Amino acid sequence: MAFVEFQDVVKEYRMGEVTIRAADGITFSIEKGEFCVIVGPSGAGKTTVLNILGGMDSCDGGKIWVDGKEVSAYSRKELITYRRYDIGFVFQFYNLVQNLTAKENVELASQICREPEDAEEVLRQVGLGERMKNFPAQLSGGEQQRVAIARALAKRPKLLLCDEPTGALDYETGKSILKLLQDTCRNTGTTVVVITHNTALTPMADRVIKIKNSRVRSMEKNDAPTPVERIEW
Ligand SMILES: Nc1ncnc2c1ncn2[C@@H]1O[C@H](COP(=O)(O)OP(=O)(O)OP(=O)(O)O)[C@@H](O)[C@H]1O
Repeated sequence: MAFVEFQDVVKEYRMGEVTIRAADGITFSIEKGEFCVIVGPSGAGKTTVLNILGGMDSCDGGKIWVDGKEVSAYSRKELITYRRYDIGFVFQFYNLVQNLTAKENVELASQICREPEDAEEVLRQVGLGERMKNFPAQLSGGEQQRVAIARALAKRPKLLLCDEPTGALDYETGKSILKLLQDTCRNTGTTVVVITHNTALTPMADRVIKIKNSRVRSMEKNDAPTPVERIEW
């Protein structure tokens, strides 16, 4: 069994009379330490898949396995523990606490987990050694995203899940964030999943899962991924 397994996962959203099938039998696997890109057009079901994988939402059918454990069988309480210890999230709009400094934002995550990385050390790793005392409003978008990545990494997560992490950033800044994620994957062995609508990013991934109309269109392994600095779009 792979590190991450989705087996025929179904998710439906009911709104009055209408039911939307946001995941219509999704099956894929991801190996430990891979950099995986999930790509697809808007509304394809990417966020739905990421939210289910991260234990933020439950599924209506199928099974999910992460590191040998069946996440789809977890109780509500077990899901909280799973999110707290096993998952790091990076969002499009950073989701930092505005009245805390960069360092305090990272420490906030460290406080809720078992063997956190040192906040200052992880901020240095993401290139923010000189900005630890700054508040989010004093940082650029790219720097705020680096704080968010540091906050996620401080937990030493089994899975780092990133939902359109460059969606709010300009081209060069977006590239530097993707490079940071790719380097983190290589240097720490963290399994990283990035969702994006940008198909140009697929050469940088070890594994590409294409989603369309709530289903997996293809899954490909890439034995020679391209460093993101060599990709243009
Ligand atoms: N909480 C919800 N309630 C109702 N419908 C939802 C909900 N979340 C998602 N959907 C619907 O499920 C489908 C898949 O949405 P999802 O957000 O997973 O797509 P996506 O691929 O991430 O799109 P985008 O790139 O635009 O974020 C869409 O039709 C969406 O409208």
